Amino acid sequence: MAEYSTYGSVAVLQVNNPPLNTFTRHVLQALVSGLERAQRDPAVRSIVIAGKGPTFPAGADLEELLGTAAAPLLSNLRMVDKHVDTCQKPIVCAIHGTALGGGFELALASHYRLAVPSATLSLPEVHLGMLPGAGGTQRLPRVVGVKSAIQLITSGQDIKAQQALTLGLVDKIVQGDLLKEAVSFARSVEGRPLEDRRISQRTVPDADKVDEVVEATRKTILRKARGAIAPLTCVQAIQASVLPFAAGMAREADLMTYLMTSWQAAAQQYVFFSEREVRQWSHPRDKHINFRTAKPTVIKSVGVVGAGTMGAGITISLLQAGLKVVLLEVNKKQLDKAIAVIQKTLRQKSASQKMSQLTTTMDYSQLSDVDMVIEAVFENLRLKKEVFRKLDVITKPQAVLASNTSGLDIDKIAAATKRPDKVVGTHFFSPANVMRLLENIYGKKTSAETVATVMQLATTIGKVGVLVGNCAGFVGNRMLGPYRSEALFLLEEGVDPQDVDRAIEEFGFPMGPFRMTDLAGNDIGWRRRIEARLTTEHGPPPDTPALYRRGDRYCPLPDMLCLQGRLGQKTGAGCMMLQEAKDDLTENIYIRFRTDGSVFDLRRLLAHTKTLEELILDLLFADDCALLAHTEAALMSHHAPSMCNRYDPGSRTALPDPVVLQMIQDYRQEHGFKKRTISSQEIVERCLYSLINEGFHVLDEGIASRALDIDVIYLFGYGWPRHTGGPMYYVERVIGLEKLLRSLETYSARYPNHSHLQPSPLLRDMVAKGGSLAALGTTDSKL
Ligand SMILES: CCCCCCC[C@H](O)CC(=O)SCCNC(=O)CCNC(=O)[C@H](O)C(C)(C)COP(=O)([O-])OP(=O)([O-])OC[C@H]1O[C@@H](n2cnc3c(N)ncnc32)[C@H](O)[C@@H]1OP(=O)([O-])[O-]
Repeated sequence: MAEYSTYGSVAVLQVNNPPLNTFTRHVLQALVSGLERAQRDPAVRSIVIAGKGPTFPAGADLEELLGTAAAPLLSNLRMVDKHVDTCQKPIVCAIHGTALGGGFELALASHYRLAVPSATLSLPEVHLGMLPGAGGTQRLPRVVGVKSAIQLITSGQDIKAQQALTLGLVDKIVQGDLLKEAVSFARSVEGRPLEDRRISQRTVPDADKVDEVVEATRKTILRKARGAIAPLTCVQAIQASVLPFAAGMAREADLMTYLMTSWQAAAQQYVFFSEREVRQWSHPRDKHINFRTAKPTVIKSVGVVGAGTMGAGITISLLQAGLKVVLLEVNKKQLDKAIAVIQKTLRQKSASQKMSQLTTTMDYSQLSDVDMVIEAVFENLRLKKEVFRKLDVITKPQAVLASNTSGLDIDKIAAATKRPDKVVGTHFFSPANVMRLLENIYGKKTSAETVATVMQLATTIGKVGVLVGNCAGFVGNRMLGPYRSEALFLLEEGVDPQDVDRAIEEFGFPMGPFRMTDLAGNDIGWRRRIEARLTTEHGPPPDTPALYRRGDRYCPLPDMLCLQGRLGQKTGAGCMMLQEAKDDLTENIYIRFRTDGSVFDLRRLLAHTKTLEELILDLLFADDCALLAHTEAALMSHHAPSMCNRYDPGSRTALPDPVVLQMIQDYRQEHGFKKRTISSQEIVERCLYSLINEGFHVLDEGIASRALDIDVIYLFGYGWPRHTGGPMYYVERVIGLEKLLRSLETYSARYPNHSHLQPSPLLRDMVAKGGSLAALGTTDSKL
């Protein structure tokens, strides 16, 4: 647990609790015993604390901290802290790997800190809804000042060894053998006075400015926290660091107790474990096929078909993970742009050597030898089937063929091949090299081995892979459908787009539904609706009632926006208007290519491009192109679509556009909707409860096997606020299933033709029988 040895006058305590050397109560007890022994032994004049194996302690053991062993764990943690801080012999911490949370706090309580260059330190408790409660909020500001401490603790960010040295958090970077160096360092400081080495005895360098600093950062923290209580509570604790140390520690303990007993901490800890638990997948339809029984194929090389935004992002992810990639694109210009983007991104990440792993081609035969192909062409079933037909002929028979689709039928794509068992969906989220979620979709014939292969791929490339079944929109986009519909119905009844967005953003989402579609592109959903024959490129299908499709209520407002060319941020036109937007920006959008300075009118370009989607993707992707407002635009105003939201080039700040508000008002009048005042609570409930209700359908149909799979999809792919634990956790633990059912009953009685408000049979059943979502399909849950 903590191995004791001596090297002459130096006692070495090595924490040995593999794999992360986390602090359990027994480890801490062993540390206390070791420290007492070293203090008692007159031959020992200094002490080194280190981690055995791959890392310095990564903090308190969460299973103990969050379980029944919390009290003895905390009491032992305090005992270690006291022993270290008051020890009359110098204590040197030798840091390698990751010194996190309580591990880093132990190091801060010690007198000296040495680290290897690759070491990382951090106080990540805020991500678990807690604060660094073993003196972290009191000692860190005494070294780096209140301002930096607020930044480091409220972000929980990693501090690399070199940065730690600059900040004064470590005393020396050790290049050679850490333990050997630490022993000789300890020997060199024996007998020196320790008072100025005790961080607890120092004063905070910017103590006189604490209120000023807190005031200045509060607004930013509030904005970033989006309803999470931990960041602001961390600030309160840091504020107390200007008090005498004992008083500050007492304040830290009180605030830690407050956080630890909050529902948000429980939610964030659930997220931590769920992120890891999704790796322990099992097939929703056959539990015998799971992460233990199914063996993945080894993937060393991947072909990516399509070098648009998604294809380039996927390629970057694969290269960063050290895989060989063959990127295929039939359009030379597009391919060149992709190469430039990939090069630039990898260079920014100082990973230019990874470019040598990339082959680019316009020739399908180059894919003959890859282990797997990820197709990332336009979201068009016909096109995807054509690509798969080709891939089936060209690639080796054992190669896995994956489609990056956001909702098309995997079985139909698989049917275009003679190897449906090797066909699977891999739904990446944009930007694919940044977003952590990978929604993996199995088809009727996808083999266990293929499923295991894409789940393994997710881990290899640092994504959170979630296995789901095949249905329109899969899990994420399918659940988003009712949410968007309800947001639109709210517009009909009287709220404006910005009211809906504000209510959802106050709940904790980074973006409300309208700003989100503006960002993603209003035309994406429009194309999908056209393909599903819910609308056409010219307006509603003939002989169709304006507000109904196939018996369901339908709001045509987004189609109307698209018909008027209001496609979202990428065209500078969306659902809200920018503060900085000049009047003439409303008229036209111009594109200037940085390479030769040539300027094009976007709408003229559109006229010469096969599809709008192609052009948009092309432009979005273009490294050498900038959208800009042009005063001459006014000259061509007769071409210009009026915009729903307007976005200044380079800015994302949106303001309501009077043109759109007028359009909505006219629409209400035309269809006899009476405007009424709608509360934020109703907005949030109707949008989110309809989304969650769809989640129950998804579980009922076996599209997702566990509620936590849905939560992880929403947390990592859709910006669901982390401190609420995800949609299914939130509704079960915070709202209550019964309350959800009653609310849905009320709303569905009021809106009988909004089918997504009809409570799902599974929800009814669970409320009737007192069932629990956590128990559904979950066998290994740690919570
Ligand atoms: C008055 C009150 C006073 C309170 C005092 C509080 C003191 C202190 O401030 C509290 C803390 O230290 S809070 C703690 C602060 N520390 C943190 O928050 C550290 C959180 N951990 C991490 O950031 C990452 O896990 C690492 C970077 C450590 C490793 O990353 P990686 O190499 O990619 O590996 P991986 O896949 O991530 O994990 C592998 C396995 O380890 C498991 N596990 C992990 N940490 C655990 C823990 N602490 N414990 C137990 N288990 C932990 C993880 O679940 C997984 O299990 P599975 O069964 O295999 O699925």
